[in-house]
Amino acid sequence: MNDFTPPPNALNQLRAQLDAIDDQIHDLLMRRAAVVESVARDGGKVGTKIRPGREAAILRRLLARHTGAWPAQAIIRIWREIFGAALIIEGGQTMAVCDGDGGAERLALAREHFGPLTPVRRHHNPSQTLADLARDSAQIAILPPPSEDDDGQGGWWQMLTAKAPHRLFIIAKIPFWTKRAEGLPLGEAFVAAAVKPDASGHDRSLIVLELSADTSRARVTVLLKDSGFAPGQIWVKRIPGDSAILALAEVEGFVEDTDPRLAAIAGLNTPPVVIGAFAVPMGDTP
Ligand SMILES: O=C(O)C(=O)C[C@]1(C(=O)O)C=C[C@@H](O)C=C1
Repeated sequence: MNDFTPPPNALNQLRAQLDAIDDQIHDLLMRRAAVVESVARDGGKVGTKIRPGREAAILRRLLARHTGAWPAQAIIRIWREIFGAALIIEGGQTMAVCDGDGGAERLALAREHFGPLTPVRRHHNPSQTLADLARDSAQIAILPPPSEDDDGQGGWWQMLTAKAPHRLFIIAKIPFWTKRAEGLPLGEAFVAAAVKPDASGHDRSLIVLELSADTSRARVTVLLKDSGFAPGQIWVKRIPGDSAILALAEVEGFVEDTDPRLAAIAGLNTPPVVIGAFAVPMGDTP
């Protein structure tokens, strides 16, 4: 005796439809892979291949046309895997994760975003993590949010103002999908690389300013507004033994080195340095 009951006819027919759709999805993935091979061969990219702005623009475009029962978050999951596979085709990338304070959560965020197929190198502090980019042992570095503490891990932003021997940039902020289902890693992280960020159409930029020591945070905001920027969060650090402060400002939009508003910022000791930009995560306000 066996208790196997053949599935009812309706179920068989529905499964046949799913098999046919799966074949079509698979055919399209294979076609997509062939185009990514052409991007790798003829796309003219050198060095670090990831383009987080382009990824964000693709995800926003797909979610804007999305309808039906398939959860939006699952669209993000599928395309995260698609981008991960594309980057494998383009030569592969390794991520260096700064796993000091809050490191477990940061590693989980990085795995969620870049996928379990991306190899990981772990480091205790931001300078070791960024050193991996300079020697190309990793192509992306996952850093904690910026901070003003001297002993914390969030002071890395000062290291990104160096122009030589390798200019490093912030190119992304994760998670890109900020609505967190229960059990998903919390917190946020910034992604650095030895490649300039690419604009996604809805971005924020990070600018480092050096000002005299008596400049207040409120004054930094005013100086930025007066030169045409829309500033958000601002982090301030005193430079030890110096009569100056460094301020990291988040501003709306994608700011390039040639942006005329940079030259219009009054009261600076040295020219401002744009240390990167990132696609505004989905679910952030507004
Ligand atoms: O457009 C590119 O530059 C690609 O490499 C293609 C692609 C994609 O699969 O769409 C893959 C990786 C990049 O991070 C962005 C986009």
